Amino acid sequence: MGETLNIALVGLGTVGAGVIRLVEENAALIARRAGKPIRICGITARDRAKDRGVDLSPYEWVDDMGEFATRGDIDVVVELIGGADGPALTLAKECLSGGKAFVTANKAMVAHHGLDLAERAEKAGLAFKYEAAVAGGIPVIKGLREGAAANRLSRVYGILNGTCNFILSAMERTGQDFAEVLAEAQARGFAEADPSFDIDGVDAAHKLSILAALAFGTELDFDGIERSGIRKILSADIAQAAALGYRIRLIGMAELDGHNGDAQLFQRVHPYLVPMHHPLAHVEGSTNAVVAEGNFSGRLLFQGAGAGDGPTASAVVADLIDIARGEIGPAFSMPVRELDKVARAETGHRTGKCYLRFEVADRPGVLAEITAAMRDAGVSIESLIQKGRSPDGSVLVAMVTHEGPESAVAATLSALKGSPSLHADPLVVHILGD
Ligand SMILES: NC(=O)C1=CN([C@@H]2O[C@H](COP(=O)(O)OP(=O)(O)OC[C@H]3O[C@@H](n4cnc5c(N)ncnc54)[C@H](O)[C@@H]3O)[C@@H](O)[C@H]2O)C=CC1
Ligand SMILES: N[C@@H](CC=O)C(=O)O
Ligand code: NA
Repeated sequence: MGETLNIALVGLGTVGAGVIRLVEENAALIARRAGKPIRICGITARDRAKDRGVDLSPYEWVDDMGEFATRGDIDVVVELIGGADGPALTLAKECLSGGKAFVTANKAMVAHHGLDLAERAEKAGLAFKYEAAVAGGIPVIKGLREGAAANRLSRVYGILNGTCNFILSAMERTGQDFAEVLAEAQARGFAEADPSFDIDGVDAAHKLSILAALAFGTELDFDGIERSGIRKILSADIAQAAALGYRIRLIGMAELDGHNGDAQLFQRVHPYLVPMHHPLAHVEGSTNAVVAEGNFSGRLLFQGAGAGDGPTASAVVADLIDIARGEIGPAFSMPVRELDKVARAETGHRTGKCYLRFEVADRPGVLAEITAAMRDAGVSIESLIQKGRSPDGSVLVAMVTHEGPESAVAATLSALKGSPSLHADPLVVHILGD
């Protein structure tokens, strides 16, 4: 590495254009903090002619991104195209074998191939960094890998998807259903290229798998995540939750139960009812927040902008500054060979409170049928609201259960399955404990 940190930018969309603006606008400050200027030596994207609101004329355009992996004048390749596999992964592998440090915002790729890429980087003595991949501008990767490194962390959870949080907050404010507010989230540049990744909880699951690996020193296990998104949440659920003292948020939750040989990893991305007194209930719009519980640090809360050009660019350039300073470090909390491989927790043994919502026929005896199924399974009701209708005119019955085994709620639902009184599958939303 010479007098400047020479970078190549691959992908010039929301984040790529943000990185160019940031590197240009804060050039002097970055050079002082990094110990050398950051110089953009090459750029590429799909469409050269597209207007991105930034002047690309000072930068050399190449048509073949693979060229950056071998060019002698490049120190770091920054990948901002996305996608777990395909060109992003090919580029990452080529760069790490071609002697280039690699920076990415691509959580899908890190969740699926992060260990392989980290191992390649370790063998080559190169940096592989991905601060922008989780919770955008919030320095949570650094916070867990470095700031909380001395702790045994037992739980990490939070609001990890800006698009869903934006949608849920807008539904809360306006009473609109989710499809109506999705377009606005897309227009603001938060949503993934395929927005079902956001809405169905896939993006949050990518991020959760990365956080869990960092927090617990375990191997990534994306496939072990129990996942559901926000498609089934009606604005009536949000209103009923509010009447019961809660807000609905899409939460990624990971816990490591037990230690050493018998440890089990629990990972879930679901909508949760969050009690109003909990800080996550007040996280609005595209803001993200991550809570980590350490045995010496206590509860840590990281909060800030989780998506968008400026915040995400801020995280990308922070990684570049680290590299300019010579910080290579392991990509996870320790070298890949040291990470624990742990069993998946069996969710049947978990306990908690939950919100249940049924769309039912408007006729006598329906409520009795539901409560009888709950009684038989041993689920007891803390509160119940029968108010509001679904878009097709069914009556909505919502209830909050007392603390109890999740398996009892599952037994209730299977007893009711196929009942002609129910017009749709019931909605189950877990309630976030303290
Ligand atoms: N937009 C956001 O708020 C955040 C995005 N990210 C991640 O950052 C990455 C980029 O996201 P955005 O900038 O939002 O995407 P975008 O869709 O706005 O931009 C993608 C860019 O990559 C280029 N590209 C795609 N495929 C290509 C290919 N095969 N060859 C050459 N260029 C190609 C496109 O031309 C475009 O310039 C993704 O991995 C995304 O998940 C991470 C955090 C926040
Ligand atoms: N689509 C993502 C972008 C940032 O990671 C989100 O909405 O959070
Ligand atoms: Na981050």
